[in-house]
Amino acid sequence: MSDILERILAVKRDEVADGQRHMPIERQHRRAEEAPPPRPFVGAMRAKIDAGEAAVIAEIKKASPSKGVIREDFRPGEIAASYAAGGAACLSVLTDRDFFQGAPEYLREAREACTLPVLRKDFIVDAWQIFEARAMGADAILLIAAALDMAEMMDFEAIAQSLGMGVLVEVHDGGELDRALQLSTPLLGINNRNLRTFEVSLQTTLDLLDRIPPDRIVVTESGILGPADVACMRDNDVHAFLVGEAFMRADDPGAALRALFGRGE
Ligand SMILES: O=P(O)(O)OC[C@@H](O)[C@@H](O)c1c[nH]c2ccccc12
Repeated sequence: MSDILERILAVKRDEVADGQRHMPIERQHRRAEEAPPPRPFVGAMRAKIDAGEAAVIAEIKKASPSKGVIREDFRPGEIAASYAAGGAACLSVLTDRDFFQGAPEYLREAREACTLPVLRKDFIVDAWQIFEARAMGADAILLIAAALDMAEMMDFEAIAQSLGMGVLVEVHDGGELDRALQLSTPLLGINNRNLRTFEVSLQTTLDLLDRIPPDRIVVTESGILGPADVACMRDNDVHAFLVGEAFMRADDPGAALRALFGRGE
């Protein structure tokens, strides 16, 4: 039968069709242009790396299909403020309702509670969602290569950039990487979790590293749980991270971030 990603994408296509009936794309586009100006997502990542620090995209995620509910006490504004105090470069907020118990409201709350740039973490399958993302305040979007063909990737990147948003393109294997490298965005995510099976291996990042030109910022995503994982990535010259679960399980997510990446006080 179909894998998890395919199931998510099928539901997502229905959701978008439904959304478009309530909000035609022209209107969504107008709302996007009236939103508060985007915060520089790529710039925030570069600034950390240039300062010799880890660039951490700290994720706000209540639940996931593989783990169920990860955090009961879920207050996105407080978590965002905690992450900002803990030294995050940027935030990522899950907005998918059906599989991750996320919501657009969570992104708005998180963004209002701090000054960090915010990525809308969702499954983009249609241009309409990119306008929707900007309209809800998102400063960057995720493009999942496993969910898109080359023409869609190019089209969606161009739309995001025309709205002033950053793009994190996510890959899991060599074929996806070949396509991702045709985009202009410097942010290249390697997801250690296979979205079709939800198996996690940090080896995924290590295996693809050699093929990535030095002008890209490699963001290792998923399964970063402890100091040994961070040290392994740093030894391999990976300095950008997307981390959710390890922080979401901590009482104080920002303190957990500082403990994992900080170098003392
Ligand atoms: O909670 P983790 O293992 O630290 O992973 C965070 C993030 O990488 C993960 O949530 C993620 C990466 N790519 C995605 C695409 C869709 C949904 C979720 C994701």
